[in-house]
Amino acid sequence: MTPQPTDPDGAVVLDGVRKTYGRTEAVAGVTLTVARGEFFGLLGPNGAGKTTLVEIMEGQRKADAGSVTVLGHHPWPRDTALLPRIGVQTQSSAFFVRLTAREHLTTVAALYRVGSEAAEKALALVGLTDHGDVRVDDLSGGQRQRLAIASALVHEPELIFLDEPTAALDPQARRDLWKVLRDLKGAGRTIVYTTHHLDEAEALCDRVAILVGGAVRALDSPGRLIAASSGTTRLLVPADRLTPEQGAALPGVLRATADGDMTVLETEDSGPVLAAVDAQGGLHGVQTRTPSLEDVYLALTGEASPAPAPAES
Ligand SMILES: Nc1ncnc2c1ncn2[C@@H]1O[C@H](COP(=O)(O)OP(=O)(O)OP(=O)(O)O)[C@@H](O)[C@H]1O
Repeated sequence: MTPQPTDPDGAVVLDGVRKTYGRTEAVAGVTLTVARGEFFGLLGPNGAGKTTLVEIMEGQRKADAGSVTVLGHHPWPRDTALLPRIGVQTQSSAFFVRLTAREHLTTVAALYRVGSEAAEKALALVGLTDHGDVRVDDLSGGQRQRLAIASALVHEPELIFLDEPTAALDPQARRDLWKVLRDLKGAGRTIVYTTHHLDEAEALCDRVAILVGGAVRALDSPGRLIAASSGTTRLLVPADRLTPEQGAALPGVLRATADGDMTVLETEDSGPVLAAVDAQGGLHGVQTRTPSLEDVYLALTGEASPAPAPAES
């Protein structure tokens, strides 16, 4: 795809960034800009280069080639002026495990030279106030995940890197975190978000970059990516009312298949197909599935999105 023009005022500006490990080209010439205040998603299958790219942005890794600017600074070699302005949550966040959640956050706050009230605020933000006196060791996986996010936010950074922050959360905790993330965006923070949950990227991100083999395969808002895709609408009709053979014969149906006790009709123009289904046996129990970011992702990556980690709270 055509590289996006770089905006020197962006929160993150990458131009021709490359990184190779031995013979593996993990990042193969990435040019993109994350605007200030933007909620930016990084998507892609396992091994696509997301983590490497984020590590380069965070200043944990040196790019082999290209230029990297974060909040107007070059993150490599480590720039101590930049560190208090960014927040990093990773999949394997380090904790002071013998401390309570509150003590842990107060310690992290002190490292950033902010007061304990900041720790209390971060605890509340991720819904852990009631668990503040529980030792980190005794928190559930989901609670530790939230503590990792609080640790990344405690010093109120301008730019926040979140790596699959909802991976171990149950559906309610996940939705609660969406609200926290939307509030952060509302407060003007920039968020770089890596996720395998495509529904989440669709709901939260202003724009997403889909990485495949270390290169940006698509970059736009979820809505525009979906609109530009050749995605078809799927109509699910109870099979006892319409067989795949009958469905395939309806005008406007591109493909008709069986899926359990439903017949799935694919179409680019659902109106006439719905009318025909209605005429055959009514619309009761008929479901419509419009194209989603997941369909765009699957078409671009040619594979199923990895199954999210099992939820625990
Ligand atoms: N430290 C390393 N040494 C050697 N190879 C590495 C290293 N880190 C990553 N790689 C390789 O680089 C490629 C990109 O890996 P990376 O972890 O950046 O991808 P990813 O998109 O984050 O994957 P995942 O979704 O599984 O986290 C992969 O082929 C991976 O095996």
